[in-house]
Amino acid sequence: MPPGRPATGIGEAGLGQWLTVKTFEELYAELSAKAAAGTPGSSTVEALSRGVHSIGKKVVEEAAESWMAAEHEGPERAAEEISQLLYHAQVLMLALDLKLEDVYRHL
Ligand SMILES: N=c1c2ncn([C@@H]3O[C@H](COP(=O)(O)OP(=O)(O)OP(=O)(O)O)[C@@H](O)[C@H]3O)c2ncn1[C@@H]1O[C@H](COP(=O)(O)O)[C@@H](O)[C@H]1O
Repeated sequence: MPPGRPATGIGEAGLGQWLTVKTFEELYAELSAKAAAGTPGSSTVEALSRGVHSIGKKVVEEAAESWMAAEHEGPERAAEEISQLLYHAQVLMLALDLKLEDVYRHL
């Protein structure tokens, strides 16, 4: 078995293999580091350079795609779209210099 934690949730059995999963906090740490370093080739760095308006449009787009997938394409496709929604939400947070705690305290 390869290293890493086993995946959980939808589709795991169908994949027939172990996957490494990334938590929300781990993704935020990765994106923060790339944003701070201006890592070349990073889609996050590129998205940040386009600004809040552009990032906001991606959030809305992925929210709509999540909704459509949930209604018409099933849970696995919805999970994919929701993961993109979470990613773009984190990019928006970075654009505003919001930390995880700034959001969590409203939950
Ligand atoms: N999870 C994501 C992620 N989700 C979406 N995206 C970006 O968002 C784009 C998808 O938007 P598009 O509209 O082009 O995609 P789409 O054609 O609408 O796809 P669908 O929504 O229709 O499925 C991708 O090309 C990526 O640039 C992501 N980019 C990065 N990540 C994560 O962020 C980490 C850092 O990424 P980099 O900054 O690129 O190194 C990666 O390790 C990943 O874990």
